[in-house]
Amino acid sequence: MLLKKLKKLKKNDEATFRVVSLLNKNFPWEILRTFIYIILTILVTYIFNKIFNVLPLSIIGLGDIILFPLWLYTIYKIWKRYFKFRNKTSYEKQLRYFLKANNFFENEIIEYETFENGRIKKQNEKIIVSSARLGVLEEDEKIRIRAYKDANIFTEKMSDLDSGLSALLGLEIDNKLDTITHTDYIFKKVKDKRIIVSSENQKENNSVDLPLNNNLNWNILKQPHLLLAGVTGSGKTTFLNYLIIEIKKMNAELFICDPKRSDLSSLKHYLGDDYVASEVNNIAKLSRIVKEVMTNRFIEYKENPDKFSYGYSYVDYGLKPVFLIFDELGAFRAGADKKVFQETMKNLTEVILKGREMGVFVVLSTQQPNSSNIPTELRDNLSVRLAMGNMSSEAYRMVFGDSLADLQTINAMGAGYIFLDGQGWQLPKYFEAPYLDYENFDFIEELKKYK
Ligand SMILES: Nc1ncnc2c1ncn2[C@@H]1O[C@H](COP(=O)(O)OP(=O)(O)OP(=O)(O)O)[C@@H](O)[C@H]1O
Repeated sequence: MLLKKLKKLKKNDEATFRVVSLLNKNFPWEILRTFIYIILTILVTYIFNKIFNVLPLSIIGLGDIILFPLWLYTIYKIWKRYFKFRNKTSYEKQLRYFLKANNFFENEIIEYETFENGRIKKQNEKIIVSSARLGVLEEDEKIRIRAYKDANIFTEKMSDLDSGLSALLGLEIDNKLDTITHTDYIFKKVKDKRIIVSSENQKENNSVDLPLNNNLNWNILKQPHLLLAGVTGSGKTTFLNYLIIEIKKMNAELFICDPKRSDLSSLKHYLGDDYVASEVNNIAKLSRIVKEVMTNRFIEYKENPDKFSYGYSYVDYGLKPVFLIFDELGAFRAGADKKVFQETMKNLTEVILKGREMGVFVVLSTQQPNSSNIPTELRDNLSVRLAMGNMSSEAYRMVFGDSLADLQTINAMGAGYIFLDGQGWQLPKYFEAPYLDYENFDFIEELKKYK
């Protein structure tokens, strides 16, 4: 049974990936298909003309008029196929070149005899006896290159083709998935582009996706809660401003805690005192309110058999999302007495652990992501993690854990690294936050639209 399933899987894989090796030449199915298509069109034309008896074709008759769209369609199809074929063959050609250029094959010299001028002559010829295999799968937005681990001398190298394949395709690697049998290298056809935020008429967002760039969304249901770290001047506040507008577009209820009393605390003039807190006791109170919203939703929808539906989330119950932005836990810890701090942490932890299903989300921001400001068990439950600007390797480790490659110096304004859970990413990625052109974008005026 299992063997059958495995065989089917392998078959499917080989059907979707076009596999290239130096051992065999791939059969040009596309050419054959196009050829068959042309023959069929000619045949239909011939039969049609016979039926309508309007031969020869050059005389415009009823049959020709009816057949004209068919021929147009055929030309269009051939044209499309040609482009598809050109792309396909070019990827296959590139991979073949890659295998040759990197010596991913083994030669053997074979001896054979020929009969020339009445004499037997011994000849030598080099033939390829083994080759690594690479597969290519073109999707709408991505190109996936699969390097097969065939338990031969190339196996080890198949997990280490990142820079080689990037150079070959001229694309940056988006993701890499390593398994026992193969490594997938995923490239995006469209490069990441940062969002340029402009003042627009009020727009609603009824989805669970909050856009981060042209290729990336924060899916709050799949990746609840966000951690934002960055030293002063790295663009944290600007990113939070962007999030605030996007959260408002989702018609969400938004609570803000700003113990540093920075710009965010002044938002109470627009959002109201019930939603923005900067004083220690008020912050503790807001954290309690948010936790209670969550608890009440659980009581109303999960514990009530009349409303409970298995697997339902807040979206299915038609509930609004609720967000709590907490800017700088560290500053709160410094200002609050132990009891208040512990109670607030308890509330936050509960929301972070259980809030997703009932649509209650937390955004934690900090300048110093150390274990006292963001306990590790909390961090691991913040599914989106962002480190803006340049941070120490210790700080990066606190944000992303141990899965760190060489993180390059950040030069762009409002840029950093991001990691999203559940995307199959193994490493954080370079990220440019949405660009807010403050000269043309008035954050407060924009916010007022969403009261
Ligand atoms: N995404 C962005 N779009 C446009 N400008 C940005 C962006 N990020 C940062 N900047 C620029 O950098 C400056 C500092 O950014 P910001 O105030 O957001 O940093 P910060 O990390 O919040 O700093 P602080 O902690 O001191 O408030 C901004 O005034 C702005 O000019």
